[in-house]
Amino acid sequence: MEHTTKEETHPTKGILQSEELYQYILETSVYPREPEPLKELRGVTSSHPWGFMGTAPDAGQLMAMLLKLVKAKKTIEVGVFTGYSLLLTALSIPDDGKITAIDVSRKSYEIGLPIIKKAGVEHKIDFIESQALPVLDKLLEDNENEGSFDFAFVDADKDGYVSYHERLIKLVKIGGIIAYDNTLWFGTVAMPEKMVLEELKPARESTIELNKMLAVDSRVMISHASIGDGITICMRVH
Ligand SMILES: C[S@@+](CC[C@H](N)C(=O)[O-])C[C@H]1O[C@@H](n2cnc3c(N)ncnc32)[C@H](O)[C@@H]1O
Ligand SMILES: O=c1cc(-c2ccc(O)cc2)oc2c(O)c(O)ccc12
Repeated sequence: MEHTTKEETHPTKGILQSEELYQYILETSVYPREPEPLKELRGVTSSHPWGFMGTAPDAGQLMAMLLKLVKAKKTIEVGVFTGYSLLLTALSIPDDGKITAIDVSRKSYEIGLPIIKKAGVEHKIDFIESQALPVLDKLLEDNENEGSFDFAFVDADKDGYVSYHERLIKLVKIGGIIAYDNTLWFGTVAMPEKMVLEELKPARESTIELNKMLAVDSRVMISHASIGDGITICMRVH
């Protein structure tokens, strides 16, 4: 029998660690209510070599609820990939809503784009193929953009999150939401460093720094939810 040490065991997807419980949530409460276009997009993403990067459908369900609660109309997404969270956002905002969606790679976005078009929501999306930081800085050059966004979702390079936060806190309105994905990073944020797979260590460090910063940022109210791979929901209060 092949022996693996704890260090070699890759954490399960979803922080619950019990695969059965995670599957129960998905099969009982998430999949039956998941819109068909999202099911289709999740399906095409699953055959992508990096398909595991797609936003977890349980996290997506929470995001859709938040978008409705704040009546989001103008949003930002950093980290599109094949478009699961982008499509769920587009399905959750009104017909005249707008999403500024940023990713360094249009190639993966083009995998989900036919499904987004078929769902009739492409007109809501302004996709920008770029590093996120210069786009956020450019948005801030226009004073009209300050405090004008209702919602932002960040699911990209984990070492960029702190820098994105310093821009997004100015772009999002008082009462608006900034949600950060993967803020438990496969549970590694709570593991001793020596127990963590080498390839997970850099993002673990960045995520620990992000979590420390958000915990003391008085400009936001936060909820660190153990849904998916951890999602931290920030509401701007100052
Ligand atoms: C985890 S995936 C996003 C998943 C997506 N939210 C979904 O629902 O499937 C991360 C994405 O961030 C993008 N990315 C990485 N670094 C970036 C950067 N500096 N600026 C913009 N996008 C970046 C990658 O190209 C990748 O598509
Ligand atoms: O395994 C990953 C990797 C990423 C990732 C790595 C490097 C980047 O520049 C961006 C993203 O993101 C992930 C993710 O968001 C997720 O939900 C699961 C796994 C990964």
